[in-house]
Amino acid sequence: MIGGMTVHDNSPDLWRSTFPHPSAEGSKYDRGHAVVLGGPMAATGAARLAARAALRIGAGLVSIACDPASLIVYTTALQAVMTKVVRDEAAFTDLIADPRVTATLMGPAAGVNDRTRNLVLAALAARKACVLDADAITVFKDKPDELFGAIRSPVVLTPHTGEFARLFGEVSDREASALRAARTSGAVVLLKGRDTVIATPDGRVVVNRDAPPWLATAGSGDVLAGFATGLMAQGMAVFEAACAAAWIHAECARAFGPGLIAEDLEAEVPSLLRTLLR
Ligand SMILES: NC(=O)C1=CN([C@@H]2O[C@H](COP(=O)(O)OP(=O)(O)OC[C@H]3O[C@@H](n4cnc5c(N)ncnc54)[C@H](OP(=O)(O)O)[C@@H]3O)[C@@H](O)[C@H]2O)[C@@H](O)CC1
Ligand SMILES: Nc1ncnc2c1ncn2[C@@H]1O[C@H](COP(=O)(O)OP(=O)(O)O)[C@@H](O)[C@H]1O
Repeated sequence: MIGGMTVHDNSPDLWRSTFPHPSAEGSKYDRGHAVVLGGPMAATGAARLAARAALRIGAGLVSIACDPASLIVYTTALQAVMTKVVRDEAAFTDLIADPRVTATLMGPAAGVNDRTRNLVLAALAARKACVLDADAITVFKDKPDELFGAIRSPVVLTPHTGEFARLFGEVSDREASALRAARTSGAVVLLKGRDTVIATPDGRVVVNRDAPPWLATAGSGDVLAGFATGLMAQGMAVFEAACAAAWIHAECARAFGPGLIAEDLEAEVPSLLRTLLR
C-alpha cells in the first residue's frame, strides 16, 4: 500500500490466465486484426516497428493505414503487414468499421496536426480497443478535455514523462500521477520509464520495475505500443494487455542485452511466448 493505493509489482501471475492462446481450430481471423495509423513519407519507421510488434505478439492480421504518398514506402518495407490507403477521415472510419478490425493504434510518428487529431477522434468514435501513443497524445496538449470526452471505450494511453505532462501536468509521485491521469481521462494510463506504471480509472496500479537501461532507445516505445495493440486485437482486456506488453517489452530487452536497438526487441518474443503459452 502506497499513499492509500494498493500497488502490485507486474508479473505474469497477474495476467497469464487471460493471455491469448491460438486455438487449434482457429484461423487468422480468430486472432484479431489490428490497424496502425502510419506516419507520412518522411516518418514511417515508428508505425512499421509498432505494426510488426503487433503481428509478432500474435495478432492474426495487421494493417497500416497510410496516405497515398507514403504507400510505396510501407509496401516495399513490409511483407506480412498489410497496407491500406486512407485519404481522409471517412475512409479511415470505413476501414476500422469492418467487424474484423478489433484494435487500433494511433500516434507513433503520426505528426502533430489536424489530420492526426481527427483520425484519433474517428478511432475513438469506433469504440474499439485503442492505444494512443506519442503524437496522438501530444496533439491534444491544448485541449485535453476534448480527448477525455471522446474516450468511451477501452483505451490505453502510453505517454513518456514529457507526453504525460502535456495532458496531465508534471509527474510528481509516479504511481499517484498515473492513477490521477487514469481517473481524469477514463483510460488505462501506462506511464513509461525505467519503472513503468500502469493504472486504471477504477484504481488498479501495477508497476513494471527495473527495465534495463538499454531499453531507452529510439523506437522502443513504438514497439511497446505495438505489443499492447496486438494483445488487445486478440481480445485481451486492455489493462491486462498493457501489463503483459510492459512485462514482455522489458524481458525482451533483458534477453537481448546491451547494444539493443528497437528492431531487436521483436526477435526475442518467440522464446518468451514459448514460456508463456506452455
Ligand atoms: N523511428 C522513428 O520513426 C521514431 C519516431 N519517433 C517519433 O518522433 C516523434 C517525437 O517523439 P519524441 O518522444 O522523440 O519527442 P517529443 O514528443 O517531442 O517529446 C520529447 C521531449 O519531451 C520531453 N521529455 C520528458 N520526459 C521524456 C522522456 N521520458 N522521454 C522522452 N522525452 C521526454 C523532453 O523535453 P526536455 O525535458 O528535454 O525539455 C523531450 O525533448 C513522435 O512522433 C514519435 O512517435 C520516436 O518514436 C522515435 C523513433
Ligand atoms: N531509464 C530507463 N531505463 C529503462 N527503460 C527506460 C528508461 N527510460 C525509458 N525507458 C523505456 O524506453 C521506452 C522509451 O519509449 P519512448 O519514450 O516512447 O521512446 P520512442 O518514442 O523513441 O519509442 C519506454 O518503454 C520506457 O519505459
